Amino acid sequence: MKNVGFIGWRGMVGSVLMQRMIQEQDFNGINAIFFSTSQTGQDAPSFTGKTGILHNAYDIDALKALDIIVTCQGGDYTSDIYPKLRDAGWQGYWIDAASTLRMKDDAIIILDPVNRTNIDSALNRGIKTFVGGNCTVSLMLMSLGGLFAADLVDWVSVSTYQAASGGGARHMRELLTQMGMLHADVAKELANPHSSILDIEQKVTAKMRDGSLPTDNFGVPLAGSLIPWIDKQLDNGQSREEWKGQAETNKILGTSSIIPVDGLCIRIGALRCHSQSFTIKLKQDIAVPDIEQLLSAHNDWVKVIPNDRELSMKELTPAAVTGTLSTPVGRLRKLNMGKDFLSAFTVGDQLLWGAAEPLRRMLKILC
Ligand SMILES: NC(=O)C1=CN([C@@H]2O[C@H](COP(=O)(O)OP(=O)(O)OC[C@H]3O[C@@H](n4cnc5c(N)ncnc54)[C@H](OP(=O)(O)O)[C@@H]3O)[C@@H](O)[C@H]2O)C=CC1
Ligand SMILES: N[C@@H](CC(=O)OP(=O)(O)O)C(=O)O
Repeated sequence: MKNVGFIGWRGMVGSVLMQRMIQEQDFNGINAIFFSTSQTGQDAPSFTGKTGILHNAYDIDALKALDIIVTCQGGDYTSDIYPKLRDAGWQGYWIDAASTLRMKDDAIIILDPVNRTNIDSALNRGIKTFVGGNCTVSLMLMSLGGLFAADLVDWVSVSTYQAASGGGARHMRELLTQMGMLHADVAKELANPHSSILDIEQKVTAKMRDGSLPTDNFGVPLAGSLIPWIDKQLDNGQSREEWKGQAETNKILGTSSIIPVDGLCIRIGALRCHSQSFTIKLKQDIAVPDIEQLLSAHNDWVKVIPNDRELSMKELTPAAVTGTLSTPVGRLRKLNMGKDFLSAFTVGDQLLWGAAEPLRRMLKILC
């Protein structure tokens, strides 16, 4: 049995990974060893059925004894520990949720339903570093993978609708607190069906602007609003999240010539599902039923939702998809711009296929 070290297992992404590994009974096939950056010596989690203590996540000698390290601890930890471990001669497999190593030449971005061939060939070449992709990129490729696999995509323009969870647990709490405070401010008026809705709206807007909502994490109110910027500002005017769209998509697909992917990334008040609205320039005019066929045949998790009002409202929303591995795609229709312009709308759980699931499956490939 391989010795597998887990770092970041009790964080938000790590907890989702643990839940999935328990569901799939993945712990049966490995010797799991748990680490912490802050709780060394305390009891390790009991869900593996074994007892033990938490080891020090900064102890290079302890880490060097592992065959595989799975980390959801974040980029600072990776930047600190990964070079030290490799410099110390560690030859094990590093599986990571953080973006730090994604674009390195000797690292593969893992999304096996889309790039299993690339993963296998990397393993054969002796590559030992495997990194989960950016959530919007992974979720796009899970939903639209059939079009890319058929080499039908000329370029992609996207607007995202990204959930609070992408920022982390504290962001989710802040959003919900903001929502609660806005509601509390007008609860009395809302209970009275005869009250003026414009008075209610004015009170809510005033509350949003008076500086009393907690904004330590998002920087501005998100409840009742949106934020048209995610991640750092780059010199070319893109956000870093927008930059990842093209860079990571092409790396995952291993394209020989770059498929342009660009658009705007927007934070909205959803909890843990990212949605994306696409304009796709196809390389040829292909009928929508054929497109639907290609998309649904691509993997076991994509589900084509017919371009129907009721079905879109019921099945193509964060409310419907959260907590599931389903990556539905719908609103498929040809746009007025021409027969090779396709619209699409996708939804996916940002913590499952967007973060934890590709790591879990990579570990299964190795063990
Ligand atoms: N959030 C996301 O959507 C995505 C995140 N990622 C990557 O994963 C990394 C981790 O993200 P995320 O899981 O959101 O981070 P969290 O903040 O939830 O967890 C990170 C670490 O914080 C420590 N921690 C301190 N207090 C607590 C507490 N009360 N409960 C749980 N953990 C606590 C834990 O480390 P310890 O036990 O050592 O104290 C934990 O592993 C990110 O930095 C990013 O690189 C990747 C894709 C998506
Ligand atoms: N940036 C994403 C979440 C994330 O962690 O992305 P990355 O793994 O590329 O840093 C979001 O905020 O929704």
